[in-house]
Amino acid sequence: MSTSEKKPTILETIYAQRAKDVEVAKSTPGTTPEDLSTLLQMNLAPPLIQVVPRLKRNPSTSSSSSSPSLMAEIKRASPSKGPIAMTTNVAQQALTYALSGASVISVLTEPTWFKGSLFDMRLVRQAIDALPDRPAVLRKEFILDEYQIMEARLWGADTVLLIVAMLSQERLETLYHYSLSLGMEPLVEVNNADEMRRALGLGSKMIGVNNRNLHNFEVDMGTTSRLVEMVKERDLVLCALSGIKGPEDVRVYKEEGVKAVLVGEALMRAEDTGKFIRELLDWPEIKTQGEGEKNRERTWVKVTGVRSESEAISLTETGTDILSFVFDPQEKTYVKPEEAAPISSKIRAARLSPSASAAVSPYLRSTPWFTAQLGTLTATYARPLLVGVFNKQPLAYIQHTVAISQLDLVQLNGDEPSGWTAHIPVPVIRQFTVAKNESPSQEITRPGVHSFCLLDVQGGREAVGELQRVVEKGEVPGWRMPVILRASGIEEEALVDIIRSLDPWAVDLDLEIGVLDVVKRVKGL
Ligand SMILES: O=P(O)(O)OC[C@@H](O)[C@@H](O)c1c[nH]c2ccccc12
Repeated sequence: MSTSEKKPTILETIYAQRAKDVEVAKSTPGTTPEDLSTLLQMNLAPPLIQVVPRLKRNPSTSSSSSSPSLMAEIKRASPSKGPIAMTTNVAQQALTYALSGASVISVLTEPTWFKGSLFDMRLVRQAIDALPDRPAVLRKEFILDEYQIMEARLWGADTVLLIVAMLSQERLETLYHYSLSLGMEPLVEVNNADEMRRALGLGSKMIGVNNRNLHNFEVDMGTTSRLVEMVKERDLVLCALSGIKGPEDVRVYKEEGVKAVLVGEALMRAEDTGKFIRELLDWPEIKTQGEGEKNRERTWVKVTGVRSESEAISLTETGTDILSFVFDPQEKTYVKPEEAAPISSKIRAARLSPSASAAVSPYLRSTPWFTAQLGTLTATYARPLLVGVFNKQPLAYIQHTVAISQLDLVQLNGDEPSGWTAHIPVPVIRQFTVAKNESPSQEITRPGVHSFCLLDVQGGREAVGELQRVVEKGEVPGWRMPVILRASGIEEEALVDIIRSLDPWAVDLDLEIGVLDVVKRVKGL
């Protein structure tokens, strides 16, 4: 930094404060540089995604006139504007950005002027972690020391910002390469042609032109436009940063070939964030499954307790979508893996076309966890799915059975540890039992662990209502969570009633006399 006699610029002031902050953190027991490097060596940092490929995908990239990608920023306050959105919940805001199609979520972690923190960034990461094709997380910070890059990686960033204007070329190069060594391609920020040359000299793959001069905070939207020529024909993503307020701004950049825009304040102030983003970038509407309500596919039927080939075939012909084998010796419909195997291969080979083919979301990439699990699963099959039901059997037995009986899914009915799902090679359905006057577990809606939930309602209609509330609470607005409702013991008319009011993805019936009629009735609804 320059040490002129003049009054320091805003950037110089922030730099000086951040340098002090870093020294404090470094000398705090538990967060010394040695501690952080030990944590990294232990591989305790969460998994990374590569920001550049992610930045090349957005909801319009499959169309012929693709629009820029979005780096959406979490920004509570700023030195030039003061408070911007002090009460916004950053996790919710991040999820909204992600579901609206953002490729990167930028989080300001500077506490004094921007009112941000590493905790904010961690929450952002947690909020979007289980999304298929989640956005990358950018630590928006005044980075002057490798220490801050270690912090970024440990707290869940996929990339960091490097501001050319506040770094000597030597420091810039060191920090750039250090970030690469941790697997993160940094966003290198420039504000004029000279800084652009320095960024290009690094071999940067992602350069942001800041329209705001960080020394005096003046915004000139032409800054990006003037530098576009310098990167033509180069294999890098050019992003326009700051001052972007509306579609007109983006349209100009799009025509000039700018591939991404970073927007903070305008997004934090938007009333309907999703709509604002769509209009800003001229993106197509992202369809949600809930919206297709009127012409939704029929309720799926799962039948549990299959023991013979003939049962399996007649169920399939009647339109059953999921066949379950029970591998719990305590149950009267228990089958051995060797007995299930030939039934399974018959069903697989027959490729009988089931009557239901699922509603597959056209926007799997942007959907939350459970909806996406459903889309992935139902896109794959043209025959009933084969499920193995377990209740407290050992993990090794489950794994063995999946292989022997060629299962598509595993259902866990006992209190097996949720960590087992990572060791079971097929998607897991987790059964939750809900009794009368009991509040259902919040775990039902936890994304990233089980792929589907089966709700066993033993408390009759009242418990169904209770359940409905929990599921709805866990749902992201606009998205429906696919639920399998265990409806055994519920008489047919009540079942039809429940299907109409709750509209579950599937119902689970026991294989007993008359089941074929119930299957027909449900499929005909
Ligand atoms: O809120 P705006 O005008 O959309 O700007 C966002 C972003 O560009 C800005 O936050 C920013 C760009 N470079 C920075 C460096 C440090 C802190 C903040 C920034």
